[in-house]
Amino acid sequence: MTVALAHRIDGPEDAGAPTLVLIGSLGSDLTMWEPQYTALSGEFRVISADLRGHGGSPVPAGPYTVDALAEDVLGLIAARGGPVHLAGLSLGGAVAQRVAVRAPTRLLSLTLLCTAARFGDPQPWLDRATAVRKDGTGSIAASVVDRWYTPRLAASAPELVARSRTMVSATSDEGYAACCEAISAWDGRADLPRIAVHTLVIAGAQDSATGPDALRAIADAVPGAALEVLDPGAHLANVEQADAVNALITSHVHRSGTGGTR
Ligand SMILES: O=C(O)CC1=CCC(=O)O1
Repeated sequence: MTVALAHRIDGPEDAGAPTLVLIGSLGSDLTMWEPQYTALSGEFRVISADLRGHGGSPVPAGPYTVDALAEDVLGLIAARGGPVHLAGLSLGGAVAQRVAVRAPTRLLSLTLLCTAARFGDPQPWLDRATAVRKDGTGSIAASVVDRWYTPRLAASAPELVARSRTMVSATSDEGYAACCEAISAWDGRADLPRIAVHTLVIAGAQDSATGPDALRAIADAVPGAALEVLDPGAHLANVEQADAVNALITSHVHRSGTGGTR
């Protein structure tokens, strides 16, 4: 069953402003997009959303599927009326791929950040789901956040690291575990050539979770997609490389204009 996603809306209310929807990573809440909704809301109507099981969104019992998460996002988009520009990072990027395959006419452009068409072998994700149901998200927060920023940024920004660990720890145990199960079963590789939306793919050069090779594989398979590799950049490249990501999304939205499907 579709759930109504918690979200915040920033930026101009006039109908002429492009709408940009942002969906994020496993263990995050919508504040991971603060560098984007702060800077981009001058020009765009920015809608940042919590995936189900995350932040302020409902937490139905798991397991979830990427398809179900995509249904939730389609519900959010439908409530907005017209088609939107969609950007997703990591698990959010998998959900965004699924939205693009299922409902291309709902999108004007697609930006995929630090994500994958398949997140490796299923078993480690099932093991993580078991661990989180047993010991809670707090037990894995430090190791998860170790992948979010390069060591150099983490060393220079201890308050960012602390805030990020709190974000992961605050994520519902069931929501997190059920999303791990969605990731374990996710394989969007065969669908990539069917994505008919203008697509930009962004990788972090030092991302140990979804490295440049995973993003290159997406860019190679999606017709006409462009790839940008940001250095330095780990898993949350939208934070570490906020200015570059904002500039890339802005020009991608401008280039995609109002006719995103081919
Ligand atoms: O938590 C991780 O290991 C990295 C990650 C993979 C999918 C996601 O959303 O985060």
